[in-house]
Amino acid sequence: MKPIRIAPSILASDFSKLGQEVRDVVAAGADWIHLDVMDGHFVQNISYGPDVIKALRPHTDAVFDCHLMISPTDAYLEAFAKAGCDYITVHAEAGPHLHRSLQAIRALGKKAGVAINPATHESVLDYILGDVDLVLLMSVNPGFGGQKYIHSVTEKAKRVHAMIGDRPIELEIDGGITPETAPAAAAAGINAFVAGSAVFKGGSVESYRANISAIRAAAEKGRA
Ligand SMILES: O=C(CO)[C@@H](O)[C@H](O)COP(=O)(O)O
Repeated sequence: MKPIRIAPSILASDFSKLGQEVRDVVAAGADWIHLDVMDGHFVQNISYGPDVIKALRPHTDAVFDCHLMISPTDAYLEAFAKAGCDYITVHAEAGPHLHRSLQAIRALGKKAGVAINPATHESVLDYILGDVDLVLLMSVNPGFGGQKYIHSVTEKAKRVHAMIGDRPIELEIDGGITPETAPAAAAAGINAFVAGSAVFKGGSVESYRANISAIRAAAEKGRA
């Protein structure tokens, strides 16, 4: 079984002290830092880009798990690789040439991820599972934090988990993850859990520690 990874999305952190937030959440037990990049075109929100990620890189050695909600993607991949991202995930829906984007990420020496929206069928993964290191299942429609978990994605997670089989691919879920929703996702085969509001609520390193522990314990319980 793959290790459980808790990946706080800094979209829900205090942007006025991003470096400190990253250090605090890692000190509180985060495995990865999830970086939500939004362009105001693929999604109806604008977050931050490679320069912000580059500025955060010296703050931690934790894995940078970058989720690009941008379209098109290819012209920007090198900038995110140079900024220090470890995983670079593109949306299957972002186009125009998913397979080419995934190959470009690996050619940059980075781990390649593919994300699919709640309404996208998992068959889009059929021809690219050999080209990815991570599959990200969106359990909300992308663009905003603080939305409710879409329960139909749990069944999709079971099917994608079976498709992945014993390949070394991380199966990640993103959106509405809390101690209440994590167990069913873990039981369905998810091993990486992105959480924004459920981690950053409370606003202190102590609360981040308690929040991360609660999500991890819930995921472990779901697996048992
Ligand atoms: O990618 C996204 C939203 O597009 C997510 O990463 C959310 O930012 C997660 O936030 P919560 O649902 O955990 O608050």
